[in-house]
Amino acid sequence: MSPTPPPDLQLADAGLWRCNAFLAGAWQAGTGRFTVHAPASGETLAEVAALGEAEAQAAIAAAEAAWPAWRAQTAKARAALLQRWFLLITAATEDLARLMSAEQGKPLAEARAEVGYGASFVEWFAEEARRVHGETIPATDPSKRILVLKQPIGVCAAITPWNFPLAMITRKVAPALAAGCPVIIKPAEQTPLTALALAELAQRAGFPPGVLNVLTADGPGSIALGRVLCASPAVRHLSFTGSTEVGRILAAQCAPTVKKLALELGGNAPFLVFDDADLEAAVEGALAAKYRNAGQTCVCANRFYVQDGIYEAFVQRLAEKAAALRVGPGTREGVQQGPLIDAAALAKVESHVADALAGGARLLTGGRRVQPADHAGGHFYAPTVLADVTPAMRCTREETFGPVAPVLRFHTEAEALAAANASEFGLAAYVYTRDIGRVMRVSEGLESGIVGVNTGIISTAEAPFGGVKQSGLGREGSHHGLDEYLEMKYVCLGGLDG
Ligand SMILES: NC(=O)c1ccc[n+]([C@@H]2O[C@H](COP(=O)([O-])OP(=O)(O)OC[C@H]3O[C@@H](n4cnc5c(N)ncnc54)[C@H](O)[C@@H]3O)[C@@H](O)[C@H]2O)c1
Ligand SMILES: O=C[C@H](O)CS(=O)(=O)O
Repeated sequence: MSPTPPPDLQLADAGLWRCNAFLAGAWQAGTGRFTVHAPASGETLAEVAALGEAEAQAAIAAAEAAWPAWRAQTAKARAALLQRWFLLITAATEDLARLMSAEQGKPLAEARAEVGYGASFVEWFAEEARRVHGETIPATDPSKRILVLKQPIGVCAAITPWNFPLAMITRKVAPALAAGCPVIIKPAEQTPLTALALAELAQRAGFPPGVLNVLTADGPGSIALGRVLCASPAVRHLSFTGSTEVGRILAAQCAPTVKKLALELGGNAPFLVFDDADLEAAVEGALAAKYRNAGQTCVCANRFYVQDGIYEAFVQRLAEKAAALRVGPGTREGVQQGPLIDAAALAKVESHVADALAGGARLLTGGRRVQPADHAGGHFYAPTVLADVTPAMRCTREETFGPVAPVLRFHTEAEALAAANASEFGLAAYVYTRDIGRVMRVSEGLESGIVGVNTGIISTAEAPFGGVKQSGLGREGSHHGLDEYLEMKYVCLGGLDG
């Protein structure tokens, strides 16, 4: 048990240090504990409650019991609670950022930005809560009227990843609560502390018991909890963010109860740079799209395609900028790239670089582990740029999920588009060109759910976020994100002809 936060975490509000799970409005110790490690050192950060199937069933029962009163709340009342939660999250930015940086590794500046990004979904859906409108449709029978109602779908489960420990939770929970649904969250075993701090703030905001629940467990325990959530007919919606491999497993587990699914899965984003692009802007966009969170984001540029005329200038400039990024523990001020999440992630990155070099790629910078000065332990890897990369290399076919920029060369627009689309994934894509005709042709031709044009930063609560092909189903954010948690009911009013 970890009753008090580590002093070096410097939490201003020790009440945000929670290591028990949260269900039915109470903090529960569970049947055992699991260890959370700090990626920056590999050392133990906390011992957190490990819950089992019985607690998962209890959380489902609590959510079911809470649903009637929660759905009966007015939209304005739900919106007010979400707004209060938004304000509490925002006020706790520094503490939440410190928790996140400690358990996930990202630099404090990125962690603070994620708190703002994650809170923006709570703010956005506090506003959207009051705009769930039905329809009336002109009937062809004068004795009838057609009404369309939108109603909350019911108990929702959310299974979330470690790379954005706060935003991937609020991006699901805020619309579900806004729609009138109770939620059961199962955060990643690597990053439960941020999720539990969010639950503490939700309790302070005044959400009724059972409306928001957080189940924690280690890896094997997560699989068991997932099975219970997928198998329960009381759970009507499953929202999952994580790898495509696990998304397939969960979708199969949900099939027997025909759950509505929202799947935000893996990516392999292409980043296209044409000869007419603004070179400096393209390099800045590449840095943002590649090295944010040490390359551990689903929308990270995973492979770069640069046209002949600008190729060498681009790779040299990108390598110069990447080499200048400051690598170190996330809590050290000024650090721009933190560690990878664990040793397995580090090994995967190393294997992709080794495979590329063995295939003839040219290393321009990085390509090795690094140990920050005056710092022991951790899973640090240098920001890396590889030139002369070919489609045969693993780093172009698989999601590296690390700070490695493989750069391929292309001759024509058609060739670039074909290469970009040659993937089973289709989440994000990026294109740099100043030719408006090419912007439209390429944006329309790319097989992805999101296209960044002359920008490397695309994610915002107002826009629909999601992928095509094997990058997922559904959209999060925007008004569309609310529809995921609503059922449409057609009411046929007859006998109205007097
Ligand atoms: N599309 C998006 O918005 C998005 C966002 C973040 C991460 N991702 C993807 O997630 C992957 C990396 O994140 P990750 O390593 O946490 O993913 P992961 O799929 O290993 O785990 C995600 C979550 O699923 C749980 N989980 C794993 N196996 C499970 C099972 N069999 N049953 C029930 N739950 C299970 C984990 O405990 C965790 O909470 C990458 O592929 C990345 O692209 C996608
Ligand atoms: O990793 C996946 C996240 O969705 C990335 S973002 O913060 O939404 O861009």
